[in-house]
Amino acid sequence: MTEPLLSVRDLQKYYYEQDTFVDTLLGRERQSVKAVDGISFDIEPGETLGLVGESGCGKSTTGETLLRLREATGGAVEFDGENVFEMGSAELKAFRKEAQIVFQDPFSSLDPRMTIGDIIAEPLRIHDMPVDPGDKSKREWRRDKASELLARVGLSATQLDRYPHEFSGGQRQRIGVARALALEPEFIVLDEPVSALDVSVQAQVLNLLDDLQTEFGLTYLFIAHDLSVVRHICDRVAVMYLGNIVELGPTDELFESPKHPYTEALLESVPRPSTGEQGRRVDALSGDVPSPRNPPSGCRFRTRCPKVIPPGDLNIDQEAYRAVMDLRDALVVGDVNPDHIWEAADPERVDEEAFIEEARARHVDVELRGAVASVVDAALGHLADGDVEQTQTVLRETFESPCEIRRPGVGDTSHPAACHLYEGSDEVEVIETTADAPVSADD
Ligand SMILES: Nc1ncnc2c1ncn2[C@@H]1O[C@H](COP(=O)(O)OP(=O)(O)OP(=O)(O)O)[C@@H](O)[C@H]1O
Repeated sequence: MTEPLLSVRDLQKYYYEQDTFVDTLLGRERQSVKAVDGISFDIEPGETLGLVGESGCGKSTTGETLLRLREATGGAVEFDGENVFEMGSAELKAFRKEAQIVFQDPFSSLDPRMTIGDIIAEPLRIHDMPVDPGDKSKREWRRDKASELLARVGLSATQLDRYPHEFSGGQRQRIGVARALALEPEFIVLDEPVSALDVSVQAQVLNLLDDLQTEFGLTYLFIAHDLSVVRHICDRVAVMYLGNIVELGPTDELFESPKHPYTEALLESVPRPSTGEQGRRVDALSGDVPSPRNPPSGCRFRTRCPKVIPPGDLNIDQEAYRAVMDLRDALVVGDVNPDHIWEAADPERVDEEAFIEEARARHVDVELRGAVASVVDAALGHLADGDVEQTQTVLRETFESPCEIRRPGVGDTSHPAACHLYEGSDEVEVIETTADAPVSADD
């Protein structure tokens, strides 16, 4: 097996909020945003690894942190066998030549006051390249290189003295790619390079990236929120959810036999042109992504997972279990207000049965039966007394899921999935955590 070009181990990036001197004076507690929380992957030379997930799951932070454009909170990144986070300034400068980034927004990533020629040549100027310009001046050499690159990305060398606003989105993205190629890098982070472009233009830019990869032997980390975009360009795909990688596998395998319920839901969300659903996002994923400020304990996807695992001794169907779990989550985040329920059920606050009925109508949207209904009603009885904590305790005693107690991590097989459904296989490494506590001790 070849050595990976890039090796990421347990990478963490937390942003800190309420962290200023004034916050300290006002006694505000520093809050961490766990944007990337312990992810690992390798990228082989010449490979394209896709990194996909919904907005805010930490994709850009991953790309920028591994390039050391942001300081990591923890973990390690090796590039060509060198530890990126321990590089001194000379090594870092050399690394910055080898590893480039193309940003999503071709409208804001190019300086509007610079000509295209200067934009493409800028990295060469910063690195004082070339060492030997031959019989040209360095400036002439760089200008020639810029026109060569412009032609290579499909634009005309005669456009060198124009400004970014004179180009379309697709053309600007080509200019961004030419700029990234100027230093002849080995590795490029492509951060949603086609998301801002029309579908027809997307295909052209993707083809260009594919051709350039073959021609220059490039290695890519391709970031996208849309699975359909990565299918044709990536060799392998890593799926990210709330700062964690939940599944990683060869592209075809991941598309044809997804393992993680989140990957399955993402795939169901991809619009299908053949069924006339083009342009429409099918909402297979219910609920919002929880905040990375206080991510759920255990598996981070459990608050939205359609396959969340009930305790072994509980006989309950998934729909009812999801409804009870949603009620429990709503209690945790303070979305259940007993006063409002009393006002609607019985302002005199006497009829507990009416309270329970109203609470169920508001917060449990399926019909519960038998023992399950009895436990939920008993818990809601405590809510009627205003005792939210006891309500939560009663529900937890019966309904606590293995998914909320322990966090599954990805193993290191060729197609691992971080899900308790695969527990017992070597695809899952279980990380012990405490229920109801933040997933990891960060601060
Ligand atoms: N400078 C910052 N300070 C605080 N929180 C931040 C900062 N930058 C990003 N975040 C938060 O970190 C999380 C991850 O953001 P990131 O931009 O990496 O996600 P993403 O998957 O790339 O999303 P998108 O596709 O929308 O760019 C989000 O919750 C975001 O709000």
